[in-house]
Amino acid sequence: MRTDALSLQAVRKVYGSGGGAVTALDGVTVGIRRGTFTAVMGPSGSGKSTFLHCASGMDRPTSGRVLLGETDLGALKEARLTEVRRDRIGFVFQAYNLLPSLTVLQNITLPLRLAGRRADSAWLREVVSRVGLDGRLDRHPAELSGGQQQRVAIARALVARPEVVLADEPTGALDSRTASQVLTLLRSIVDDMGQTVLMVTHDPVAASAAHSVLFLADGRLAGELHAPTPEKVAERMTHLGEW
Ligand SMILES: Nc1ncnc2c1ncn2[C@@H]1O[C@H](COP(=O)(O)OP(=O)(O)OP(=O)(O)O)[C@@H](O)[C@H]1O
Repeated sequence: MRTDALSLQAVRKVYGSGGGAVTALDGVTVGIRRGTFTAVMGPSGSGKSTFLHCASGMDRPTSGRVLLGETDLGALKEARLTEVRRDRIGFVFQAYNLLPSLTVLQNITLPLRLAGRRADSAWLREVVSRVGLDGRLDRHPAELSGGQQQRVAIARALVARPEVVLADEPTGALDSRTASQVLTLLRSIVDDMGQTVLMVTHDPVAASAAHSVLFLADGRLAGELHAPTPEKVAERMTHLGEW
């Protein structure tokens, strides 16, 4: 049987307790198929960040299960969960999160070094070439443009051959032309390299780079759009209310 790269089963997340309790996710069930690019959208406060935090094991659901492949993240002790996240999930953030004192190459290979693993040189060359960083490996992040820094972050996310790449507003800090190049890159790592990418975004144009868009509203799944266009995404968002 084909398993999903990632699946959430009846995931609920409640912050706080008593009268101040906030239900950020209210029974979300979804499977992310391998080799797909999925965007998650929804109004402010709809639970997008909580969704990503639960999906990545950064946050534990109040109830329900999160499976990475066949691994139930909720069943793992903290240390093992940290290893699973490091070895099997790639992360891309809005703010790149590169270490300024390290070179591009050192930033890219950092997850492997933290895991005590050596880089597979053929794979490393492929990743570096795919993200367009050939010839820049000795530079430091401050010498690169925002788009180039995000390419380093994407290479770093790919270097350990993760089962899924989770991206949190990856183009939020970029101008529209650079954003479009980064989105094309994310799409190509799915279409050409078979990666699985799950991306939270506010931007209908960014969401339209994905194969499909999941919509969240009030902590619940409120629909899915296949082969999205910016117009169709914006229209759905307008129906969901303030964004
Ligand atoms: N650590 C926390 N403690 C208490 N409430 C929280 C916490 N994190 C999120 N929430 C609440 O949970 C709900 C969902 O928040 P979440 O950040 O997941 O939404 P979002 O869709 O990512 O929002 P935005 O688009 O504004 O970033 C909101 O009502 C938020 O105030």
